[in-house]
Amino acid sequence: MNIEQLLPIAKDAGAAILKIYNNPDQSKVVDYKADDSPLTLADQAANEVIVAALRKNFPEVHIISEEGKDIPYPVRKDWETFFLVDPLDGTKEFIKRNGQFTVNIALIENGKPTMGVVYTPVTDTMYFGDIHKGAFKQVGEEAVQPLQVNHKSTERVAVRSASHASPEEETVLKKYDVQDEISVGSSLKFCMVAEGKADLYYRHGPTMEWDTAAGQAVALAAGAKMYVGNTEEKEFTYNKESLLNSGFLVLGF
Ligand SMILES: Nc1ncnc2c1ncn2[C@@H]1O[C@H](COP(=O)(O)O)[C@@H](OP(=O)(O)O)[C@H]1O
Ligand SMILES: [Mg+2]
Repeated sequence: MNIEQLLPIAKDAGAAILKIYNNPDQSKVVDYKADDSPLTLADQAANEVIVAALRKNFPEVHIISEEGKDIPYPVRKDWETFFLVDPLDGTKEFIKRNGQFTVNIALIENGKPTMGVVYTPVTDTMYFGDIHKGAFKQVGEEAVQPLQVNHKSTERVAVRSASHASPEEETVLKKYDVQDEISVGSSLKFCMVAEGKADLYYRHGPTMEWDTAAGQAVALAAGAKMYVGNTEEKEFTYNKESLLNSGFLVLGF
């Protein structure tokens, strides 16, 4: 499998989202949780595009997606290789219409994300990484840029959730000499560490496995590390019995 094969899939899913996001008939705009809301429709449309393309191109690889997550642990526990998909991450940002939502496709091998694509449809920005080849960014049809973490040792910048930051995070930020903070929605936080715009992403609150897998792959491929909790002890892994993640620490240094 080649990371480049995943890019058009994420782009097509992004196009399906944008078609709904930019539909001038936003009559259901206040009712975003209804079954026929733009949010639900965009989520489902993106999921259908991704799952159909993955099944066609990689019929032997299992898929766990936010939209199809009810696979019992006994069935999935021995999966060595599978795709982990969040078709639309950043629900709150989609509703706020600030563009900070992403399409996420990750490949997990033996509990570790080895490839990941994070695509932002509104800005047509593709972040992608393969831990064996490195991390890259492409804006529109511009040249592909390699990404590298910053390795900063003082006056660091942290990136935090725009909607789910917790006060418990402050102590860790102090410990790592964080002097500045950026607030952004969705898995874009991992990409900001990967491209060196932020040095650290510490999250105390819960996420789901599909929220973090693709972003983690991009960050790791750019040279970052990701740990469970707030210490640099245990690597962050996938296909846990509960797909609910604990807090985590991403370091670009
Ligand atoms: N209480 C909770 N339990 C599990 N996941 C949560 C959560 N609160 C937020 N999340 C996850 O955090 C993601 C948003 O992250 P962020 O705040 O960094 O943008 C959400 O993704 P979705 O937006 O795809 O639902 C959601 O899955
Ligand atoms: Mg999500």
